[in-house]
Amino acid sequence: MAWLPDHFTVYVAFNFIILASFNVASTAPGGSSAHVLSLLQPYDFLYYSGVRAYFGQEWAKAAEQLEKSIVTKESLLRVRRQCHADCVAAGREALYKLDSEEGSLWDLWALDWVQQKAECMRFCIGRHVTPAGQLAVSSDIEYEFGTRNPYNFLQVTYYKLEKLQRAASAAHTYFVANPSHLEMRNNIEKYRRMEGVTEEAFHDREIENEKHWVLYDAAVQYEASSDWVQAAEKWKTCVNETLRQTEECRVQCEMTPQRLPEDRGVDSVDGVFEKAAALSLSLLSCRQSCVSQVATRPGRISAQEDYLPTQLEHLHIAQFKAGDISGAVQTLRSLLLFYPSDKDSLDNLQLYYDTLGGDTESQGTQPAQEIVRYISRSLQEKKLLYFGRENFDFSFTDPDLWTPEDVVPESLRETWRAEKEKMNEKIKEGEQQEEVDDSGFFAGGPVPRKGVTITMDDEILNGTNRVVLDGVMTEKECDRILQLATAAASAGDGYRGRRSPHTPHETFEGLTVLRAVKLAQDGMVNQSDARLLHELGERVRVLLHSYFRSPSGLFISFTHLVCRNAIAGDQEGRLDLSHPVHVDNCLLEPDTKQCWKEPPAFIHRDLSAILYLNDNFDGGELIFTNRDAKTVTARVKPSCGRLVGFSSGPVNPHGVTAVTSGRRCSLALWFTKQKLYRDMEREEAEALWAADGQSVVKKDEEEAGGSATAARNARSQAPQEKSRGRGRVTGGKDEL
Ligand SMILES: O=C(O)CCC(=O)C(=O)O
Ligand SMILES: [Fe+3]
Repeated sequence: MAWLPDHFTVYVAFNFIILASFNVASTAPGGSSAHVLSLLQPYDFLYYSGVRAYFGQEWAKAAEQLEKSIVTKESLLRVRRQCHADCVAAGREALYKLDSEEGSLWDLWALDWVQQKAECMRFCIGRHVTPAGQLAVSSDIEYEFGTRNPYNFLQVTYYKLEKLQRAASAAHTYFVANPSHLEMRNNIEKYRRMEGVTEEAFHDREIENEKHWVLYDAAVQYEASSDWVQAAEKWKTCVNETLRQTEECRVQCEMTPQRLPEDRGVDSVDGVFEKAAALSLSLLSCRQSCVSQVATRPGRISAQEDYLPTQLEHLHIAQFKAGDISGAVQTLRSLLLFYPSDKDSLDNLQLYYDTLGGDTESQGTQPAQEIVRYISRSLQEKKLLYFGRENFDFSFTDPDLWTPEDVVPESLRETWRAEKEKMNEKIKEGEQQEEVDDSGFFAGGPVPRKGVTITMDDEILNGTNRVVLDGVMTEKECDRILQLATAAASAGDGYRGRRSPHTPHETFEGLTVLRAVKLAQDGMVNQSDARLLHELGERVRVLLHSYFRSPSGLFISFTHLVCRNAIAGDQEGRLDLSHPVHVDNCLLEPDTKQCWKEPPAFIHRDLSAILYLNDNFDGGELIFTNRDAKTVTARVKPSCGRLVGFSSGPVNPHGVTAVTSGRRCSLALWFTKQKLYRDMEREEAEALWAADGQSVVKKDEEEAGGSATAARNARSQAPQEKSRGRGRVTGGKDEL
């Protein structure tokens, strides 16, 4: 079988020097047909050389070296996978002998097997990778590649080289794994508007390694639209892809240089067997950690719990709803391998048994063989690892929730029980303290604008740091912004009514300040309306800064004019929300009542505000709930000029009830205490006006009495310099 790495075409497309072209496995490894043009260099070396060129502003060299580092890393993984596959057969003879009459020498045959494999791998890898390229890279480099930082450098590099399509592609690839990176978000917006950049540019270059997430999201989408046949199909492919990715990850454990734990290293007093045990435990632990690795979305820190069993659960329901009963029984049986005493699954199985006349045992309904193998292999690994943990002080964190109790040593179970109790107590305490907000805001300050009244405070809204103000806009102003939304929607260009990201029963339009300014420049909307949109952000900022007695400066971090439209004829029996309950700056987990402050949540948002524009629609109330995302604690009915403000943290889970007829428009605003996360687009809009010779301070603000001065002061504090990249070798990557 001839084998060429897929990236071969990439080399050609990017016109780079071909690093390696090889033909593995047309004979056994070591066979003479191997044709080596050149060996893979260490990719960390290439990366550093790219970064050096970047800082030296040698853009062509930077692009070449950075691309080479990415491709070389990918090639290295491929070589390892291929060598692993080629070496499976090596030592098989020794394995047979373990079972044979010469079995009394089993320990020597076992060693023979180890040696045969080692020799095969060493030879195979050595044919494709330089000795330096075989060394483990530092954890810094692992971090750089793990966070996709090479693409961060590449986007600026290609921009400087005026290769905009590639720059956009690098920006997009970086942003997928760094969704809270504001500068990159702004850059992407700019690329979208640049001539010569087509939609194809916004393709994730690392998608090959993330296919299971694409399938996962697609399956969820099909479920949401009740397309069960497609959903089942997608879940099935997702399960297979997850298994495949796990396999690939496990292979890397065998092929990467494993380090012995520090105290068991070269100089330890451990004998040969202890060292061998330590090494094999490292290998097993690495393989087990693949479960978490595969279950972690790009850009996220924590793995999704119970990733594979969750997929099986969804697949089971989708198959059932699609009428594929034997498929459903098979999946249910697979799921039961993870949780053999799960009551719901057992009840369902009984139900199938009853309705199928007892025929749940036939061939087609046995658990999938891959899952049977997956479970038994994993269980055996866990047994060995727990043994190592108990007897050799080997540290092992089990990535699974389904591990049966009897696999875990009793002593450990006791410690866990104690920890669980402590945790339960903490959760209980947490429930009582749920209302404590650590944002530093303290509701109850004055509202410095004529005509604005406090309609609902913490007490009426049943919570902490929440407020409803009325009279923030006049009817005329509401009409102008509504008109702006309508004009922008008909101007199209990405703001035409798309299906809402939250519900299939509504369409959704969004407009940012900068977009409005550009539309005004193109004569599509009124210049003065675009300016009003900009000014409203500042008006709200001043009001809430004062009412919440903010301990520090507040910066607008994002402004979004949003309209939600009920899709007529598609509202019957609707049970969903227009916007599901969420917390604005963390990922709410209603079951545990935890809120994870990590991307893709917008973790830098400190204060949220919604300024409503109309009330001529049905539904669309803003609701606040407890952390269970169910118990409603307060409701707010939108109307023109009504402003809701609340601290963005876990004290304020909220959502929007279904908009069942009409169009609901509002201006959503988020504020941050950190200058770094201020909205750069506003500054760009201001710069555009300045270039047009228009003043940014508007008469409207002056009418606002005290607030105008506050607004001006705030603006004079607003930073003008562009923020710089932070940390490690990321510094210096400018916004465009
Ligand atoms: O429109 C609303 O009332 C709330 C919207 C919201 O919570 C959000 O966009 O995060
Ligand atoms: Fe929200």
